[in-house]
Amino acid sequence: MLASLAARAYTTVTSPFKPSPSPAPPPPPLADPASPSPSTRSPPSGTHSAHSLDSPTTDKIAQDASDLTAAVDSRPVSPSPAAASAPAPDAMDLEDDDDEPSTFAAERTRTTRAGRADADAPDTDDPALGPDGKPYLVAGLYWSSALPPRTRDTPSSSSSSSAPTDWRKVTPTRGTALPPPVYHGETLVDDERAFRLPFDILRDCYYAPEAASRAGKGKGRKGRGRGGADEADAATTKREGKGGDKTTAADIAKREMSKKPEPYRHIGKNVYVDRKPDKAELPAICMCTLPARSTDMGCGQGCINRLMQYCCDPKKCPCGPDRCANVPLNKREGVPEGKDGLRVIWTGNRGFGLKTMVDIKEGDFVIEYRGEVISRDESYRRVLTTYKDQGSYYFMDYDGFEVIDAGQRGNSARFINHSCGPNLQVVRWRLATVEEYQMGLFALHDIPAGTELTYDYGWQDFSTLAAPTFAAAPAAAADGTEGGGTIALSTSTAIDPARQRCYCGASACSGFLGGRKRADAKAKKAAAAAAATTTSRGAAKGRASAANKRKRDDDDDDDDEGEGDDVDERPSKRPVFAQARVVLPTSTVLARVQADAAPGAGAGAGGLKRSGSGRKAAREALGKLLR
Ligand SMILES: C[S@@+](CC[C@H](N)C(=O)[O-])C[C@H]1O[C@@H](n2cnc3c(N)ncnc32)[C@H](O)[C@@H]1O
Repeated sequence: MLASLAARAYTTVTSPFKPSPSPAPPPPPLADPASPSPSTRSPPSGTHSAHSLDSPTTDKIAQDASDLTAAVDSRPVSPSPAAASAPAPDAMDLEDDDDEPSTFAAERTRTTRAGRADADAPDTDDPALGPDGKPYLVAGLYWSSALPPRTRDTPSSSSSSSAPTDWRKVTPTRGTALPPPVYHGETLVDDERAFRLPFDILRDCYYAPEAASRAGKGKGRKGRGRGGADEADAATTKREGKGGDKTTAADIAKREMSKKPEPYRHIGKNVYVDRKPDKAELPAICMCTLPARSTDMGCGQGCINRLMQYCCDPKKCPCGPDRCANVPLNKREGVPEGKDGLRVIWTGNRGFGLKTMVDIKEGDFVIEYRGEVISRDESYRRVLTTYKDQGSYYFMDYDGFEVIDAGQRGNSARFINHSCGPNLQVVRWRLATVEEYQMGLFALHDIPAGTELTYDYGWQDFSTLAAPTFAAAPAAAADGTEGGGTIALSTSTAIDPARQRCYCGASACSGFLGGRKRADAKAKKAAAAAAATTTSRGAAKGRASAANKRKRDDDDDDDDEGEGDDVDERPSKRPVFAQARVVLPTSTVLARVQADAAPGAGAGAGGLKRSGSGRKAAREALGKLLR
């Protein structure tokens, strides 16, 4: 039975090692990936394969290994005289393996023969069997790395709805037998097949050393970003240390100031790369009235759309296109880009940054973060290809499913660096005519001219981004008042797993990009306690807060290890992705919106209905959550 099962497992696999037709010489010995290495090998037991076959596991590799073991253990005795006179295949394998003790080889041969006694007679019609009736291994443990790349239509193994692929029924495009695991790793990084590793798991192995060596030669973009800055600093120090260099500090400062960022294309609004913007079914029409004075703008602080962070549709707004102040962010007056407004500067260890040359008031809109709206998969692809040698990335989360990439197209907002004590925050606005968003950077407090602008990237575990994080309800404020008003959305910038130092200089700096601040952990605990006592929320909120609590508990477990530290500088257990806090309307605002929206009026942000499907459905979940 084992033999036929093993044979069936390889019926559709083409073999680069097909035994030649009769007379059948003993086949070339094949590497047995399921067997331990010579140094660690222990006498095989016949129970392993039987157990594996009886207890199917979801782990594909383990399944492959057990199938291969089954195939090896169930090889029948060669009936041909030629084969009989030759050493048994297992014995040959073992003798080839340099220092294998001969007694062990004999023991293994005996065990194999014993296992064979239970096996069914070989099915000679089976194409996986050689002409001598023996089943042969056609590939090694990693044979699935030779599978054709997954297409859009191929169900992803990560999708819970799709049935798991039966890898044994898939024909490899190129023959392979046990490619060394290191290459297999590369395959996993480069291609989407059975499963996908987070992009940076093996990035160091394949890309970082290469990039670092090129950076050392001072080519390309390597003069910028983290690595580039450090390299530049180190080079400067060396020259100064030698004493023979006439370079003065002023020269260095001048050179630093004259650094120019790599060119990028400036855009006036987000660009949707692989899809069209989703049309909104109903426009969000506010109930504002035109101010009496013709010089005053309408849709100010009291505008219901503004409160909901919906932009008005200028064409339909009661205040009209010229006097509505709640227009889309790309039409809104922020701080102008350029040397008299928002100026790009070289910061040294943080690469380029953005400085304001004018005073900014608390709450002011400063600039929109613009770029290409791309899928998360496309962002991974870009990290591994287009941006693989870069020290800086320019991603900001869009809606939990897509990201804004300002790497090639964007505006000056792309130069804003992270700070653990920021002066800006990201606020997400929803557009009126299309069901899309715009990310605005608003002043957290008054910012004097000459200050570098920063926001908290809010680094977060990459692995948690599989699901839309806005399913999480806004946590209640630490003081127990309803609705903290902020919701954490996964945002921005993929990070080198080698852990980038944070050079923000803030007193609360976590030390590393992605390091957690002790103060934050305490605030989270307080928020968790407050959330647990809040019973007035709906079921959706309850579920979300339970999910939050689980996450907080996880965090707390981690935190306990470093109790007493001001800063948690331990490397993340998992790769990190950046996240910014996106402010959403508070529940007070929501209550007001609900009260204001006349039944059936269909006007006002609270009366909006959005169609559901895919991405939209998830957004609707957010809508429900906020209702
Ligand atoms: C959106 S870009 C900001 C602009 C970037 N500094 C540049 O030169 O183009 C994000 C990148 O800037 C760098 N960066 C931003 N904030 C930093 C900080 N506080 N410490 C160190 N590097 C930082 C990191 O390399 C990060 O990937």
